Amino acid sequence: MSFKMVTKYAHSPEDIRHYDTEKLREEFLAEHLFSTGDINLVYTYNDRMIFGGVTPGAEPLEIVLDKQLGVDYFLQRRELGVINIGGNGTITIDGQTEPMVAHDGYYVGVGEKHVVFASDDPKNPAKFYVVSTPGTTKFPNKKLPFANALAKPIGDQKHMNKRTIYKYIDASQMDTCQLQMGYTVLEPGNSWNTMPAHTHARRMETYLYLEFAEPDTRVIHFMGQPNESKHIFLNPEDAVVNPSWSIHCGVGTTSYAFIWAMCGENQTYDDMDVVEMKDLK
Ligand SMILES: O=C[C@H](O)[C@@H](O)CC(=O)C(=O)O
Ligand SMILES: [Zn+2]
Repeated sequence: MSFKMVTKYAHSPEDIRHYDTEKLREEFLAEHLFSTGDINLVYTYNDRMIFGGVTPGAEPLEIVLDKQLGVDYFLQRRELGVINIGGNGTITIDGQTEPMVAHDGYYVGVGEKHVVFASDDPKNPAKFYVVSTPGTTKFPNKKLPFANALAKPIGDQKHMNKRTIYKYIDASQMDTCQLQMGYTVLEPGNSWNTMPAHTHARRMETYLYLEFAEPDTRVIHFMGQPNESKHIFLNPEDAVVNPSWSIHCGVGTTSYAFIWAMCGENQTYDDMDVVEMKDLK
């Protein structure tokens, strides 16, 4: 078992103007999050979101972060969102075990001392994408099955962006301190997400891209200020940090899906500043 948590710092928009490809990737891209038996996390200073992969093999895994956060246990002053992107598994919260099949999600409220992740079959491990944001109010834990997610169809074939936004953690459905989280799936033959692009200076966001195949397909993620955009070529299950001032959108050489998670000043999903096409550079 290996445990990793890397730090990614916060930047001003002026900084990234000068980044070359390698530097941009180092600062904003998170790769190899899901390796069997391991916990691979990223701590971003953008709103102090922690995100990453927990992939249990034969042994269950628990995120133990206390010294790093200066607290008694990981969720003492944090909440946690989880979506399983792998095989069947379980989540055990304070001794209570719940099944987590593919695409099942879970919200774990502030104050839970022990959250244990396990795979049913180590040869087809569960892959838990986890996102944790700061909070001090305890809201109820909640299983978030894919079938219960609020499905919002959006886009159209003409613009090659027909997709469904599945909101797992949304303020209209449940209370959280800060976290919002969901899963967006593009229809076959569609390639663009979040286009027209937007920013939301009130919230940062992370994207984990998945469900496209190696080696012959790629998703390209766009970030940066609208008039100073940069792009990052991604492998499946790579994640990108998007500061609040940054656009976040992508295009694929095939259809794909992604998990988005947001944290910041408000939880108003539609509070976006849409960028007009003519302003993108
Ligand atoms: O602020 C909202 C987030 O960027 C995502 O929900 C966008 C998204 O899933 C999409 O357009 O496909
Ligand atoms: Zn957004």
